Amino acid sequence: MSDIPAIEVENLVKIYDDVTAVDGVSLTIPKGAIVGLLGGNGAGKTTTITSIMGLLRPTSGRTRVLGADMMRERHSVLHRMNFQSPYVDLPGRLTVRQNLLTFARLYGHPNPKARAQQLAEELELFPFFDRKTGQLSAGQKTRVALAKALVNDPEVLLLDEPTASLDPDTAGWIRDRISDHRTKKGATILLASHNMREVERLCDRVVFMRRGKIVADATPTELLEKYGRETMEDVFIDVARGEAAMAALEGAL
Ligand SMILES: Nc1ncnc2c1ncn2[C@@H]1O[C@H](COP(=O)(O)OP(=O)(O)OP(=O)(O)O)[C@@H](O)[C@H]1O
Repeated sequence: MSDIPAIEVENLVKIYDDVTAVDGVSLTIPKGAIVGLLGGNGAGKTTTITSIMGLLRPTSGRTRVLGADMMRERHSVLHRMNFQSPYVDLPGRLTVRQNLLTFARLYGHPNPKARAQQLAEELELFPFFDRKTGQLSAGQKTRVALAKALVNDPEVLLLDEPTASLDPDTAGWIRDRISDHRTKKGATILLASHNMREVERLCDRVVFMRRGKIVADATPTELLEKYGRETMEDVFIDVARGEAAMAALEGAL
């Protein structure tokens, strides 16, 4: 059973009215990998991640997590996975403590109170533990969202821009927590990011999306070599320029 991939995406297509957000994406992520999903605005990253979570019905294709089809059998694996997304707010009227207790109970933790305390300690949430989550700053909310994502010690963790709105020091510290989670748990992590340093630092593999398709899938070192660049930031710009060139070409046809 151990050779079942953590995440499988098979020919995923998602069409919204006149927008093809994801256009035939296939991806296999083995257990224990940290993979970065990159791409410019509107490339299809969030749609891909939301489909992997089973929260969005694809137009065609399928997604599997730990072998379970996320449209038909997601309930069999939800307790083994978790996610964080800036698009999904935690209940704002609950305090941080109440939110973590609620999610620990929802995930069936044997001792929700102890788990909430432990997460507050690990993610340094005590300065705002008894404040209403809706009243926190964007950066504080991001930390709470990550704590919620770790509440069930997930084997598969999906992160959509995990360090958005964090100051550089806190962002670095959060990256260490993500990396620790992989080391301790052997967890598989897929993260969408615009932060190239984050990707270089954390990811074993980088998947670039452009206009709903995967245009590159390699290790950071391989990508730097392929594009003849010294930083992932430059590689990203090369890929983005490819998009601009393609749009110009289509406009001219
Ligand atoms: N609910 C929706 N209805 C209609 N179009 C949508 C919807 N959600 C996303 N789209 C469109 O699908 C495309 C892909 O969006 P998506 O959010 O997946 O991109 P992204 O790569 O995550 O972008 P960003 O980096 O800006 O967050 C975009 O053109 C977007 O406008």
